[in-house]
Amino acid sequence: MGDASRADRQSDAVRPMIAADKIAEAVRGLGRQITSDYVDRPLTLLGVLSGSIMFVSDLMRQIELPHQLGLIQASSYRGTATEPDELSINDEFLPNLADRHVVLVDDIFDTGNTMLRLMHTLERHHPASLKSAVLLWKKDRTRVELTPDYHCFEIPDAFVVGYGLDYNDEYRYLPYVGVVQTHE
Ligand SMILES: O=P(O)(O)OC[C@H]1O[C@H](OP(=O)(O)OP(=O)(O)O)[C@H](O)[C@@H]1O
Ligand code: HPA
Repeated sequence: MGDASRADRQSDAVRPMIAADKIAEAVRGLGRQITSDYVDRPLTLLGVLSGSIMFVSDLMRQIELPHQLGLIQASSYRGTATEPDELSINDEFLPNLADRHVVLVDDIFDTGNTMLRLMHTLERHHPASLKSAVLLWKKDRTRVELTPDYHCFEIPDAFVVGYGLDYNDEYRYLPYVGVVQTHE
C-alpha cells in the first residue's frame, strides 16, 4: 500500500514514453530472436549493472535455451548528471567467458561510450563471440563507431527513466519508460 502511493506520487513527475506491455512484447521478440540465433551454442548473458537489472531478468525468461548469467558494472552518469563523466568499470564478478558466446545486455545505448569500452574490456576475456543487446537506442546521440547488435526501441534524445534507468538513483523501479520532468 505504501509502495503504491509512493509510485503514484513520484510518477507524476515522469511523462510515460513506452508502456510496460509494449516493453514486455519487445522483450519477448528479442528473446525469440536470441533463441533462434544461439541454438547449440554455449550462451552467456552479461548484464551491465545497475541499469540492466529488469531488462536482463525479463530477457532471461524469454530465451528458450540453457544459458549462464554474468554481471559487470559500468558507471558514468553520476547523481543528477545527464551528460557522461569518467567511466568506471568493475569486472570483479565476471564469470569465465573463454569460449562462451556472450551477449552484453544493457538498458540503453546513448553516446555508446559505455558499450564500446565494455566490448574492448571483454574481448580480453576471449569469448567465442561478443554481441550487444539494449532495450533503448538513442541513435541520434551515438558518438562512437559502433551500433548495438540487438535493440528493442529507438528513442529520441530525451533523458529517460524507469525499467531500470535512473535519474539521481531514483525511478529505477517504474515498470515503464518515461521522460523525467525536472523542476528548475
Ligand atoms: O551510451 P552511454 O552514453 O555510455 O550511456 C549508457 C550507459 O549509461 C547508463 O549507465 P550509468 O553510468 O548511469 O550507470 P547505472 O547503470 O548504474 O545507472 C546506462 O545504464 C548505460 O550503461
Ligand atoms: O537517458 C538516460 N536515462 C538514464 N540513464 C542514462 N544513461 C545514459 N542515458 C540515460
